[in-house]
Amino acid sequence: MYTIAKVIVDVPSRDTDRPFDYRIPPDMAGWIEIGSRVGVPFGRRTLQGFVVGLEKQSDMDPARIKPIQELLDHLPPLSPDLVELAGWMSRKYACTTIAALQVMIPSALKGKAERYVSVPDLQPGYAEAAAGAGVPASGTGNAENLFRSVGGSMEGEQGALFALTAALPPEARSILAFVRNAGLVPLSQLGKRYPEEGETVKALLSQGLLTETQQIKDQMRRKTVKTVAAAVSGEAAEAALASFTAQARRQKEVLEFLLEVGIPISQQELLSTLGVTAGTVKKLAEKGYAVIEDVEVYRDPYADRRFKATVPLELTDEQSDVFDKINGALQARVHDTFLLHGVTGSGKTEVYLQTIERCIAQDRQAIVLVPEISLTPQMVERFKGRFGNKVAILHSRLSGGERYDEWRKIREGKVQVAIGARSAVFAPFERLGLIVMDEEHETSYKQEETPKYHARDVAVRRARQHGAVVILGSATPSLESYHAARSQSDDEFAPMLLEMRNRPSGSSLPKVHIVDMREELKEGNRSMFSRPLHQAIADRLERKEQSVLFLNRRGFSTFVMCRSCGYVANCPDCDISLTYHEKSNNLRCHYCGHAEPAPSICPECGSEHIRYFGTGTQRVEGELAKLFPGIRVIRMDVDTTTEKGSHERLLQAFREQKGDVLLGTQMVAKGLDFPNVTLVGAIAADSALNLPDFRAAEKTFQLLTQVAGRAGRHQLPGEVFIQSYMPEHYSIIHASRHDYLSFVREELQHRRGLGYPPYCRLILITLSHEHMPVLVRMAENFAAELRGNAVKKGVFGSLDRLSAEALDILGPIASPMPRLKKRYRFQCMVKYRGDIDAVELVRRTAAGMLDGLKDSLLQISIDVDPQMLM
Ligand SMILES: Nc1ncnc2c1ncn2[C@@H]1O[C@H](COP(=O)(O)OP(=O)(O)OP(=O)(O)O)[C@@H](O)[C@H]1O
Ligand SMILES: [Zn+2]
Ligand SMILES: [Zn+2]
Repeated sequence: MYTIAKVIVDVPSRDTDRPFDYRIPPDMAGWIEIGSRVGVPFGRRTLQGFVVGLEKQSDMDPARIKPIQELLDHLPPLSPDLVELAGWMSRKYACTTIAALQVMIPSALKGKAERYVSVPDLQPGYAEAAAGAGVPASGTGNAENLFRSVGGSMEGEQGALFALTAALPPEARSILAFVRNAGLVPLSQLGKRYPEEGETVKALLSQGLLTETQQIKDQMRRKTVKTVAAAVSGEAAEAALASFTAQARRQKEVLEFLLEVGIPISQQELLSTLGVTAGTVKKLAEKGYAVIEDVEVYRDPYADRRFKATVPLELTDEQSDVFDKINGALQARVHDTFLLHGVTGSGKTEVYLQTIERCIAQDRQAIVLVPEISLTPQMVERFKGRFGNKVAILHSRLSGGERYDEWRKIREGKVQVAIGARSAVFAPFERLGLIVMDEEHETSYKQEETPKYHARDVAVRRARQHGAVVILGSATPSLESYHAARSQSDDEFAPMLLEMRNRPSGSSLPKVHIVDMREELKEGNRSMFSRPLHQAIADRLERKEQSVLFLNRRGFSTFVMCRSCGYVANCPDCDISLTYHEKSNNLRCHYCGHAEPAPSICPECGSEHIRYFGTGTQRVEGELAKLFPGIRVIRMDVDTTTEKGSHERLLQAFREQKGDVLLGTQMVAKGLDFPNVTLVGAIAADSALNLPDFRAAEKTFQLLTQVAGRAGRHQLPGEVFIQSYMPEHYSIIHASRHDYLSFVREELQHRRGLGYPPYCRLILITLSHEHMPVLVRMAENFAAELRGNAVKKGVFGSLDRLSAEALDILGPIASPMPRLKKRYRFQCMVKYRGDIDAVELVRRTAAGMLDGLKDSLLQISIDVDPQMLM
């Protein structure tokens, strides 16, 4: 029998990042498991924690081990394999274990201690003491009665208490009486009832007249509905029906109805169907003819949607080959990873669907990961259409309650398929057979906040735990995955490459034209539309076909500038320009949320020539309206899609051909499949190429390939225009030819030359502090310390030597975002290759530095395999 639980508590700090021992109270024995969520006393607080181990005994002094205070769920929210995964994440990404555990559960279960107050227990002998004191009940009036009612006593200390209580102001006495009556009152509720009396409550607590206890409370309640059912049947029912008087006609009606329905129905439905009141139903229940029950329900965001059932398509030869290979591994129940490189529209999704079907047939479960912006209704429909209510959707746009309910369907084994963005990789299935990651190259699979994990690595790790298969699918695989598949050098991650080069529809990839915008300018065209693209849009309008216009958001900013003096509005706390928001007419900082009204005159020189450079898409929209009067434009960008469901509404409108043009940022590039779209225009295809990011060319190539893939996917042939000021750039040329392999060859050469992934791995360390001089000194120290430690381990050496193992440390230099939220930022970059545990080296060095400093103002953030270098 286990008597000790090892618990990781919810404090995200290095000092508490280890399991603490707690005693398992006898009544919880048998219920506490690895993965259980518990409330435990920690110092003076009660904290939520997770059980990560069970022991028969502890090395600690038994007297010092506190008991677990509460067990928060019957079914532990985490399974042992997820707990183990959290340990792995903590090592791999240098984060705390609690951070890794927290990211696995829905926010609804991020319980916080709620503070409750009560009146201390009656002292034994209180009644005698009160009687012995000979004070008549009415003797000293109200004060004393009140005192009794709150449970005081008359002797010694208790007598002093009495005096204290009697002397209390009326509000305090009223509070005591209220709490005494209620028993246990949440402090927040007391605050609402006595909004002015915060100080009084504090005084009562410090005098010991009120005591405080803490319990963990979830952020979310389960949803229940009242249901009604007949409680009688057969002859008893006949007798009951006969017994109603004329006045009870309505009750009789209800019972007749319930008997007819035969199963519990929601009370609300009952009331509205029969037009009766809740009182009627209640009376019926009181007579024992009906039962009213609260039944738990799942909030289903797709409840009122009907999905057209679909059947598996007959696979093309190419699809079959791919499917057979994957299915082979699935049937063998061994872990294997496949990289499915299939051109846009080659039918990758159909392969996923049929593989999932096999997985379900094995009585195993499947996770499908898609980038957040691809999680469109169209996508959901394809999966719900095939698998119906076997599917749970984990969507960030769901409400907290909906998300929690979808998650519970997974945890309780009520569904076999979970679809969602990045964090769905933690879907708590216990018999996982398959993880599909669509658009595996997407950077959104990397979480930018702590824990800074990459869902691809987590997926592979989880699949290995379960002997499950991973499919990484993309038309433009990341260089990391492609390189790993080709070289097969890494035994941790060496996916098998599978390829699909054709579209099942037989339609060919669209013809792509590159337009040299420098030529346009030379010819006097200052518009953002080249003449060929202008003509192409006009043609589509004429033919009543649709167009998609794409603007790369990266590299486009929307700022405020004075044309007289060059003043640019900057965030006071971050060294970056503020963004203009048309809707609210204010300026906002994208990093810290600072907002201020947009100025009408320049704060610097007073000039009125202050101009707002609205979002790129707003400008394009304005120009379209000028060039093509009456054109119907559906704009999709951050400004038009903030509202819940707006993204879906816009796409639906476009599908119903309520727009001639779908204009947008990255959002229009992904996964959309509209038969009537025959033109795609990339307005400034190269806008991101000059960003200080070694992946700039890769991202540009991927995006252009994706957008180009939106045209001509069905009967109508498609055409694509790519406008660029750098038309000779290899990422643009290869994208225009749909030539992934040539792009990869050229890009890998560059990466090898510059010493970037996939030829090495990176760790980005950002140090931040409010004071620049202090930060500079600390950053220098950190880099020196890190180099010293690397030399000690014998791993320090330049990567240029192309040896199998090497580690190099760059920096410190000011971060590309040199100041954020009032903090200056410096960074170091570790580049390494081979079997070096560089993460541990960095983590130790950072911990050592923070420990030695006692200057809590320094923050060190560690980003392993960073995607954003800014
Ligand atoms: N075997 C098949 N027979 C007929 N049609 C098919 C078949 N497989 C897929 N399709 C159809 O081809 C179209 C493209 O398929 P799908 O969307 O699965 O491609 P994809 O590779 O996932 O595309 P993308 O990467 O561009 O999102 C869809 O309309 C799909 O219904
Ligand atoms: Zn800011
Ligand atoms: Zn000015």
